[in-house]
Amino acid sequence: MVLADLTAGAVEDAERRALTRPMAEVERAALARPAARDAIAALSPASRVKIIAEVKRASPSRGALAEIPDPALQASLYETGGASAISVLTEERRFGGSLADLEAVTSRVSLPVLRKDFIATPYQVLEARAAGADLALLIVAGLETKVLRELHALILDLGMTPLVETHSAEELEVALDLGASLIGVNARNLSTFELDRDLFGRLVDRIPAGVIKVAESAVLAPSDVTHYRSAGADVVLIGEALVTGDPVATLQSFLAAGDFEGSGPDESA
Ligand SMILES: O=C(O)c1ccccc1NCC(=O)[C@H](O)[C@H](O)COP(=O)(O)O
Repeated sequence: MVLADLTAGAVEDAERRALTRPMAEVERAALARPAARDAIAALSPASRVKIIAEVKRASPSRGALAEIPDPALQASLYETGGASAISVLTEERRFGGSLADLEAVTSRVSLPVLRKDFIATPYQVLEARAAGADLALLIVAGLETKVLRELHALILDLGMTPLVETHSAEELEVALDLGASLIGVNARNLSTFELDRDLFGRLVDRIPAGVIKVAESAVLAPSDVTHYRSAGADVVLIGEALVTGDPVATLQSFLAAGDFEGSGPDESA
């Protein structure tokens, strides 16, 4: 299974890093950081759609996407274009990312920054905070519930925000049981890589008011943002389209596409 392989590789890489940078040292660095930026405030439902813009060099499904020699510059262009948060893919083997990318981005932008990786250990969470991340991704499909709970609690203890990613009604139940405040529905099947832009719309009614709803993946055109926003997305997470096109112009066109009459949060929900 692709997700299991990606997670095993990410954990192995973290274990290698831990040989030269032990857990206690990373924890000290994490605790010495200034407080995390408030991602819930930045992403809370508003009269316009919000975008998490991703720094993504490559992916298992699409291969090489963009070189991105200066990830901090890419992120600052996202900030200029109107993004509400930045996602940095730090997985090394298939996405070509790194913790150095994350650190470069967090020190350049003032927006909340997500560590997007296959996080399965406390060490990886501490690394994220030590690099200045404000959010960390937890993928329900990749984690046993006990581990998910522990990591979710640790992320909150560190003052960060967990983005809990789901792909089905069952996974959504797990995320809601955790008390997650920020829940993503990823259109990309992580085993087959098939994209299902309607998955978000089929699941969204199960997410209660008060939880921020994030539609992840498969936005290639402004109409895809309109589609997610019409279905009830508060936030859309976008990678490929932003790294392969002009980041500022693309973001602006996507934000405009999500800004239509009646697109605001449903007060009756
Ligand atoms: O992007 C992939 O191929 C992929 C494969 C396996 C696990 C995760 C993968 N991507 C991570 C993401 O969730 C996306 O980078 C993110 O949602 C943005 O998607 P997109 O806008 O479609 O690039």
